[in-house]
Amino acid sequence: MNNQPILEINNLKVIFGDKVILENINLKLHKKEIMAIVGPNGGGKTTLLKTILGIYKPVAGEIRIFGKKYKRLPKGFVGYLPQKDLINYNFPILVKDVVCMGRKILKPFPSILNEEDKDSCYEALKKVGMEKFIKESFSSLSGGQKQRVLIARLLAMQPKILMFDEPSTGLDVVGQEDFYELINELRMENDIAILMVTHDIGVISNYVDTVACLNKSIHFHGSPKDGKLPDVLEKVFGKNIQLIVHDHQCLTCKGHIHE
Ligand SMILES: Nc1ncnc2c1ncn2[C@@H]1O[C@H](COP(=O)(O)OP(=O)(O)OP(=O)(O)O)[C@@H](O)[C@H]1O
Repeated sequence: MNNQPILEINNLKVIFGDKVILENINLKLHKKEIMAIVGPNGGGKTTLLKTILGIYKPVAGEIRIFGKKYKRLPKGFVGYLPQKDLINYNFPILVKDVVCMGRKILKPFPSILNEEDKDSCYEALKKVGMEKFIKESFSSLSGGQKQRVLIARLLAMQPKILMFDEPSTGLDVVGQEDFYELINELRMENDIAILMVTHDIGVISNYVDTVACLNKSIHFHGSPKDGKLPDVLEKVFGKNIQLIVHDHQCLTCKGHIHE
């Protein structure tokens, strides 16, 4: 991994009213890294993503990109897919127009796309294996296909970081596996880093490089294979969370975190 982090969070603190939501947050995200943020409901995961995006202002600490402080994220720097049940996305719009929406973010008003932009949109669709559906209606697609198109929309912005909030909501087990395989290919081929909030705690060790366990502060940050992680998860969630190892064999599996 390259030493210079794409994203660096130092001593971040966020409060809502008089309630401390995040404190002492220190994290580094590097090129090609896939980091999962896990933690109990209300632990501040979405707040952290939205603070990185500049939607919430921290009361202390700083966030740097490529070592530099920023007031506003550069256009397209982060491609963010918010927490939503993807099956419920039913825009009366063609797949190609969904992807073009991402590209338009990069263009000055009135956001007219030239041939090069259109080629980039096609390339983005190709990267997620959805180019055959370019003229289809978005609402006619399955949940997993819609997710791929929405990811293509982000790729059309040529982001350095892709951020997902609970990306496997609404996907079946195969769809979930496809999603993780896709993000693995994307980070390898596009030099991007991936930061995602997930409840797929049981399976993430197969797919992510690092895990940050967040419940107001960071309780663990390291490899999902680190022997300390199960104990940290048990402490933070108050129950035994089982991690599935690489061959998809579940060690004394007791089920999913959403139970
Ligand atoms: N805009 C807001 N104004 C006030 N409080 C907020 C706001 N957004 C979130 N909170 C509070 O901050 C805390 C953390 O919420 P957040 O959504 O970040 O948690 P989370 O870890 O993403 O939870 P979940 O896993 O349930 O999605 C919660 O107590 C929530 O009620």
